[in-house]
Amino acid sequence: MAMALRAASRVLLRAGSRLGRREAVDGARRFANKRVLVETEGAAGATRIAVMKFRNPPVNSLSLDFLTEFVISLEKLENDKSIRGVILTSDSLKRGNQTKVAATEKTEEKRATRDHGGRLQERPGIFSAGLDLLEMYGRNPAHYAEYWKAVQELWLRLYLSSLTLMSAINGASPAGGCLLAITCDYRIMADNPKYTIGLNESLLGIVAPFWLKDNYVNTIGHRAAERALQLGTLFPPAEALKVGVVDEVVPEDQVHSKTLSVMAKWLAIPDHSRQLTKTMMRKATADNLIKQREADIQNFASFISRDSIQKSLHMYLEKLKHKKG
Ligand SMILES: CC/C=C\C/C=C\CCC/C=C/CC(=O)SCCNC(=O)CCNC(=O)[C@H](O)C(C)(C)COP(=O)(O)OP(=O)(O)OC[C@H]1O[C@@H](n2cnc3c(N)ncnc32)[C@H](O)[C@@H]1OP(=O)(O)O
Repeated sequence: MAMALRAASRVLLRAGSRLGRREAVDGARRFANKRVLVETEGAAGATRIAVMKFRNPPVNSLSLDFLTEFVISLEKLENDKSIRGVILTSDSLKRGNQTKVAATEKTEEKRATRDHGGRLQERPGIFSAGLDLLEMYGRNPAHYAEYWKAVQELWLRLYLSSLTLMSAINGASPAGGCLLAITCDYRIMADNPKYTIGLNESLLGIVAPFWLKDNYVNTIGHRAAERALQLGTLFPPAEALKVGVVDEVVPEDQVHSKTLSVMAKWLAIPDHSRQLTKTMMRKATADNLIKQREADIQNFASFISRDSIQKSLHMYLEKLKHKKG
């Protein structure tokens, strides 16, 4: 009987919610949009933690669709009173039997790495490749404005989230990938020298927006941010720890367990005092964008539409396409 009830409840849950699939798996719960998988841990009625896993192949770039799904998922978690902590991480795993399809093939599907069954795969070892360059290249100003609004929205939601946010950085984390991480309250990075993190916009011939710069300054201090932003420094884990972009570096196979144990310590603090403190520390930075959001959108749309900027992006995309290894 109990088995039948459990089976029936699985069927009902799998029937789907308005926003995406929802499943019950061994006491844990999960819901998924196409590009973000959310798994919650902890017993019903008790404090629970959610793990948001990015799965936007091939490199978890922040496309408009991904940003939209991310915000929807985060909002759902904010509205769930049993959830107090959220871990951001990549679903990208080392998988065998992958074939990278020809670089000359242009569509999103074709750009992705696929397994031998033709299914899309994440490239391994990538937390997020940052903003989707194809959303900022060769489009029209209205698209740039829509895209930038979505980027701002995600940053504001994360930066001001009342939840305890942690990032478990299990791969490369350039630019917008670093943005996701530095909005969090705590960052733990895998100790793999192939993974780097930082704001490398200047290398692409573009400029980080003032609010991202402010977030960086608040994280690593003015002088370090000034230097790292101009040079577009991507820090390997040991250096990222030294400069303060991340709070801890641990062996790759311990990133998840370590993040869970740090989360437990943070959740021992009363929510109201921690949240008020967080707001006190962050509100002025966020307000600075809120009061000039529209101007920032217009600035972005006109900056990114410039021929010289489009040319820089084109060259960078070509460089990525033709790079070796
Ligand atoms: C006045 C001022 C007003 C406003 C401010 C103005 C402008 C501000 C805009 C500033 C904000 C920018 C923030 C950003 O996030 S910009 C994006 C920066 N990202 C990067 O530089 C990362 C680039 N990618 C990489 O370094 C590597 O791809 C990576 C290390 C992530 C993975 O390497 P790997 O070898 O595993 O894969 P690749 O073969 O390189 O990539 C696979 C395919 O994916 C494509 N790709 C990679 N990154 C992106 C991306 N960010 N967007 C879209 N597509 C991406 C790559 O080209 C490959 O494609 P194919 O060759 O297979 O076609």
